[in-house]
Formats: sequence, C-alpha cells, structure tokens
Amino acid sequence: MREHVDYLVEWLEKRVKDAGAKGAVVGVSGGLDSAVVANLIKRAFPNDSLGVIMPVGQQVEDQVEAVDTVEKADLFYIGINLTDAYQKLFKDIKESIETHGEWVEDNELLGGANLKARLRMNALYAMAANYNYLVVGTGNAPETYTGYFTKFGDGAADLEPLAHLTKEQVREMARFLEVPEAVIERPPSAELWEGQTDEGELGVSYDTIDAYLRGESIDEKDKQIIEELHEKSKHKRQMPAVPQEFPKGE
Ligand SMILES: Nc1ncnc2c1ncn2[C@@H]1O[C@H](COP(=O)(O)OP(=O)(O)OC[C@H]2O[C@@H]([n+]3cccc(C(=O)O)c3)[C@H](O)[C@@H]2O)[C@@H](O)[C@H]1O
Ligand SMILES: Nc1ncnc2c1ncn2[C@@H]1O[C@H](COP(=O)(O)OP(=O)(O)OP(=O)(O)O)[C@@H](O)[C@H]1O
Ligand SMILES: [Mg+2]
Repeated sequence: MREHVDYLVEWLEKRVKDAGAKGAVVGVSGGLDSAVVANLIKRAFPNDSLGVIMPVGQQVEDQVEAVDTVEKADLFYIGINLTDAYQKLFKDIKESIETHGEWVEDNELLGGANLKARLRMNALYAMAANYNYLVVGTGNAPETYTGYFTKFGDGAADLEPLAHLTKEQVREMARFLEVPEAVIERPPSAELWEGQTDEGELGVSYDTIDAYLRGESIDEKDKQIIEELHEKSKHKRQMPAVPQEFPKGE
C-alpha cells in the first residue's frame, strides 16, 4: 500500500507541476473518497493543499466527520456554507420556470441534488483560481463505471487520482492513511437528500460492482443493472458531441 500511495503522490506532484500550478484543492465531505484524496494532496503539497467543507442545510462545524478528516490529515481547510446560495438559486430557477413554463415536480429532488453538486464545483474552481491550484476529484472505479456522479458537478475535476481503484481498495488506502475510523465505517452516501445511500440508489452494492470490475462472476440481475448504468452514462465519460465539419460547397 505504501508504494501505491507514493505512486499517487508523485503522480499528483508531476501533474500539478506540468500544469504550472502550485498545489491542489479538494472538497471534503466526511466520506471515504474525499478523505483519501485529502491525505494524498497533503502528502504531495504539504504547504499548498486545501480542503473545502461545503454544507448545504447544515453549519460547517456540524460536518463533524469532514472536520475530523482535515484535522487528522493536518490539511489546511476553509468552510463555506452554501445553504443560502443553494436556496436562493433553487428558488429563482423554480420561480422562473413556473412563470414561463412548467415545473416538473417529479424531477425536483434529483434536479436539486445535482444543483448542490454543481454549486460545490463552482466554489472549488473559484478556490483553485485564487490559489493557482488544480481541483482534485474523488471519483473511484465503480462510480466512474456506473456514472454515479453529477455531470460537471462532483464529476468535474482536473485530476482524478482514485479513478482506477475499487471501493475496497479506496477503503484499504484509507486505513493505511489513518483516516478516522468513523469515516471508514460510514455507509457511502452522496448526502444529496435525507436518507440517501449510494447502494440504495444504485440498486447494487459496491462489493458487487468491485467484483464485476475485477472480472469475477456475479449474479445475472446485478450484471444487467451495472451494464445498463454503464451504457446510460456513457455521455458522462466523453467530451460533448460535436457535429462533423460542414461539407464545403454545400
Ligand atoms: N445521452 C446523453 N447524451 C448527452 N447528454 C446527456 C445524455 N443523457 C443525459 N444527458 C445530460 O446529462 C444530464 C443528467 O446527468 P446528471 O446531471 O449527472 O444527472 P443524473 O445522472 O440524472 O443524476 C446524478 C446521479 O449521480 C448521483 N450522485 C451525484 C453527485 C454525487 C454523488 C456521490 O456519490 O456523491 C452521486 C446522484 O445521486 C444521481 O443518482 C441530463 O440532464 C442531460 O443534460
Ligand atoms: N459537504 C461537502 N463538502 C465538501 N465537499 C463535498 C460535500 N459533499 C460532497 N462533496 C464532494 O463531492 C464528492 C462526491 O461525494 P461522494 O459521496 O461520492 O464521496 P465521499 O463522500 O468522499 O465518499 P463516499 O462515497 O464514501 O460517501 C466528495 O468526495 C466531495 O469532494
Ligand atoms: Mg459521500
């Protein structure tokens, strides 16, 4: 594990240097993936790394696991409460649509959830621009494969050091990095609405997706779910589609 961590730390250092940047920033949620990235960027850039805690609907100090994560990693951090920004933007969008068109109640929950993720992305890029840092994402292999992230939200980053790791490997790395035990044991959640868990929403467990990605045989029903999620989310792993050049003379 030590070699793998060293490899990722060196990879981060090289990518940041090649970009002409000074360091790295990550959003820290109190979950496993961002805890690992927080520790990696602290190792790579001891004096040029930043964690950002961005609650919506809570105070920064109430994000106990996130605060514990940055404190244990000795990572410099900034808290920004995005509650007011989120509520204002959500209300303005909803009122404008209601005035000029039709608000679709069924899409409200997911639309609001993705708005939170994209607001965090905005804050991270503003931080990165201020400090001349790169934004480091926290996507792991099962999330990337199934498209379980908000396009241009938490899916928007300059570097993705965990993209090749199964959830189990991320957990092992977290143990090696001495991430707080409470963070390692929390059920993975996007926390975009009350009671949301990744596995509840995906309909399949990370253990099963990990096994699928390792090439092991899994239940046919689970395989179908995973392959469907992968196919439906193809657009999230590609650049936006562009038309072929308009043929000359037509
Ligand atoms: N075929 C296609 N080609 C090109 N673009 C396509 C498209 N289909 C949809 N789109 C576009 O993509 C949009 C839908 O994608 P998106 O906005 O991402 O939304 P969507 O995939 O519907 O939702 C995001 C999912 O990721 C989960 N999530 C989000 C954030 C964090 C975490 C976490 O684990 O922490 C999880 C969230 O709970 C939810 O299940 C559409 O509104 C449309 O604009
Ligand atoms: N309250 C928050 N403050 C700062 N960043 C956040 C917050 N909530 C989500 N994020 C960012 O969005 C990312 C995606 O969330 P996701 O739930 O996939 O990862 P995680 O919380 O780090 O780990 P887990 O999947 O185990 O919950 C987080 O890693 C983090 O970078
Ligand atoms: Mg989480």
